[in-house]
Amino acid sequence: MKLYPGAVSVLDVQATLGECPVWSARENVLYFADILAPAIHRFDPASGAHSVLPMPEHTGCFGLRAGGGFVAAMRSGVFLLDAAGRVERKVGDNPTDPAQSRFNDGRVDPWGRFWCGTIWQPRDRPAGVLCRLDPDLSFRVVAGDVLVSNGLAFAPGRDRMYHSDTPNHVLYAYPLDPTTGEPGSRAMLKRFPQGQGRPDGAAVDSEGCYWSALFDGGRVVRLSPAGELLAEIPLPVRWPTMVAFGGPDLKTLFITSSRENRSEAELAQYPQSGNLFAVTVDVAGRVEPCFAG
Ligand SMILES: O=C(O)[C@H](O)[C@@H](O)[C@H](O)[C@H](O)CS(=O)(=O)O
Repeated sequence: MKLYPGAVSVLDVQATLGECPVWSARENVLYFADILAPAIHRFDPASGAHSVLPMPEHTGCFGLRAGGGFVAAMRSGVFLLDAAGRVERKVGDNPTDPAQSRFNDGRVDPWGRFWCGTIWQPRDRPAGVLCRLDPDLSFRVVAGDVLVSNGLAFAPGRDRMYHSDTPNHVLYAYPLDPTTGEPGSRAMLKRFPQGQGRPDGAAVDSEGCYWSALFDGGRVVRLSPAGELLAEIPLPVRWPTMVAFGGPDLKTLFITSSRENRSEAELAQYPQSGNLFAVTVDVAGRVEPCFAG
């Protein structure tokens, strides 16, 4: 098992719930959300420039649009935003009760479609769902039966979709039709042991391996397509939330983190909670697709 050097803080942003890092190859900058601020941040690692786009609702995840701007999954639904983060229009409603759920993790797939999943906040039943917005702006529920929809990522061969349910400590894999991108039935790929962190946001690298932020585990792990542990990246915080490959060679792994619901004692022990971290790795990621709608 390979141990990478520890990731270091590159932006002392202290986000409440940093999430959804997305590298813009077009602009050579990283966008990421602070779900609860709510806001989308823009960070240029080359210059250190940092700006914030306020959002109208809790913003779980977003994708970049091919023509510029964002598609963003918030609490009440999914919205198209312009490049300044201003709402252009709503294109889908949260299919579960927005008073008890919000959108959480998501991303654009190789077919240019935007997937976004919900977190069922009462946590009394697996009422979280996974939805998909197609370029024609049709919006549907594709899967469900999770508490916290997380860890969405797609294999380079366009033949597999990964999806995790964080509080249940499980990572699923769905077979995909490589032509249409339609998913088959999910199968359990990995159950993470209790007390060692649970699978939050993720990304798949150019070799097809799955990098998972282990929430409450203080590290990121690299898994083979079969779910075997290949490498680890230690972190100076316990609550990483998601990873993204970026930089000119896509070998910088950016990692967002959370300080949500942490006690004063926990924040004193992990004062960099909520910051953006980065580490150089020896395998390239892949360019994040843009939403085609
Ligand atoms: O960061 C996220 O994806 C969620 O919004 C977080 O709240 C986190 O994943 C979640 O809190 C993990 S768990 O439900 O506590 O297991």
